[in-house]
Amino acid sequence: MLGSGFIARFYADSLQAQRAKDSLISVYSRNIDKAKKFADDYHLGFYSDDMDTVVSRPDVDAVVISLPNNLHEAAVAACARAKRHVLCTKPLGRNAAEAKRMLDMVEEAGIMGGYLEDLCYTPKFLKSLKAVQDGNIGKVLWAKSREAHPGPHSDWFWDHEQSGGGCMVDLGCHCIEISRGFIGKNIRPVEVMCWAATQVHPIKAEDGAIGLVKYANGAIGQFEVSWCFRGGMDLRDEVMGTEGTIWLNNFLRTGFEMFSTGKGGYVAEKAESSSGWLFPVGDEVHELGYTNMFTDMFNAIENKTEPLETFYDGYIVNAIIDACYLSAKTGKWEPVQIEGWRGDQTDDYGSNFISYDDEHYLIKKEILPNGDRKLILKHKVTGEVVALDVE
Ligand SMILES: NC(=O)C1=CN([C@@H]2O[C@H](COP(=O)(O)OP(=O)(O)OC[C@H]3O[C@@H](n4cnc5c(N)ncnc54)[C@H](OP(=O)(O)O)[C@@H]3O)[C@@H](O)[C@H]2O)C=CC1
Ligand SMILES: O=C1CO[C@H](CO)[C@@H](O)[C@@H]1O
Repeated sequence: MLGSGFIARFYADSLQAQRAKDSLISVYSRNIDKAKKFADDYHLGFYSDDMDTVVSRPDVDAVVISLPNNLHEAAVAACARAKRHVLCTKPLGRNAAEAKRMLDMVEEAGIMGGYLEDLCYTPKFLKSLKAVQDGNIGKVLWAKSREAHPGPHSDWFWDHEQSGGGCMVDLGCHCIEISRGFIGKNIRPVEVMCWAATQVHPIKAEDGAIGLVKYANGAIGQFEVSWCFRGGMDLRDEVMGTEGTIWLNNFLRTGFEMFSTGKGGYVAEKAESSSGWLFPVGDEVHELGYTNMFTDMFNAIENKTEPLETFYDGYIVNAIIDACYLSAKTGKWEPVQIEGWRGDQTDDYGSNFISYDDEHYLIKKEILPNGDRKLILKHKVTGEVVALDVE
């Protein structure tokens, strides 16, 4: 484990949960006392304030990067030198150029680069994704993802140089990959339109943003992110397909409510209060996707397959975010610049129109309050729209 802060502890809780098969064995932290404390808390045999020493130990098979965004690249380089599989937290890079260098490094070193995008592993996301892939909601037309909370927990997030940006790179990376998953990762993200602003905090970066990502098949991904939202951590997704709809609420108000006068402590990530009516989360580590995520990552290493989320995915997400920053500045749709796109090459995904018969398209089936039924049809040649009463 590289890093001993907030996410390192979530990851460690997940890796050591219940009767875990994989062992966390050592930790690097720049402050030796924190390294020791982490090693003591998780019963690790080794700790150090030297990153290379930890990465290159002979008993290390894979390295988990839990360091601030500006340190991901150097940490990946250390893993590539030592030829250790590497699992890196989100966002992969501060920008696409950094992410691409990391992708190249792991591929040249012949090691696995797993992208730790936990919100694409939540139980609700995985079940919804399967439903979408099984055709339950038809073709996905629109996928929206929202993450909003009162702001990050550490100083470096608020410093543009270390973080690479504000809530768009920090939270938007999750939302973009969630929408991309529902729309289909083989479908090329083409262009983006984005609004971003610094609404509340005295920082150089944005603390609120909304973006649209247009895909080659006509689907639209939408993200809403904020570091200004009061009342906890709001993680919600909506998927609209030609044959159905999915609404997901991953975190706040999901059916577990508790009242307290405030004698206790931690309630849930980013909860702003420990008194009054509270919204705890059952198994936070699992609900946030960490458990499924590490299972997939280590299965992939063992079986020499690809995990669901790879460094390539991290790079695509960074490329979309770069275009969003540009669009927020120019106020225009901006193209997503991708070097070495690996998905579908076509822009021709056919029409969504449904034929009623040889001459007509079906626009709508309707049942009226009195029980009458009718069809609204459009003539394929003349364009005339007509209503047809049916039994
Ligand atoms: N859902 C998710 O997937 C989440 C992912 N993250 C990601 O995890 C990464 C780390 O975030 P988080 O754990 O929240 O941050 P923290 O600030 O809690 O922890 C950061 C860790 O990095 C160390 N560190 C900070 N600066 C340096 C430096 N200059 N050199 C060496 N080590 C340093 C810290 O050491 P020290 O304690 O001495 O400061 C600490 O061990 C980020 O990329 C973030 O985006 C974060 C939260 C959730
Ligand atoms: O989802 C998340 C919760 O908040 C953290 C701090 O802003 C993020 O880094 C993390 O990815």
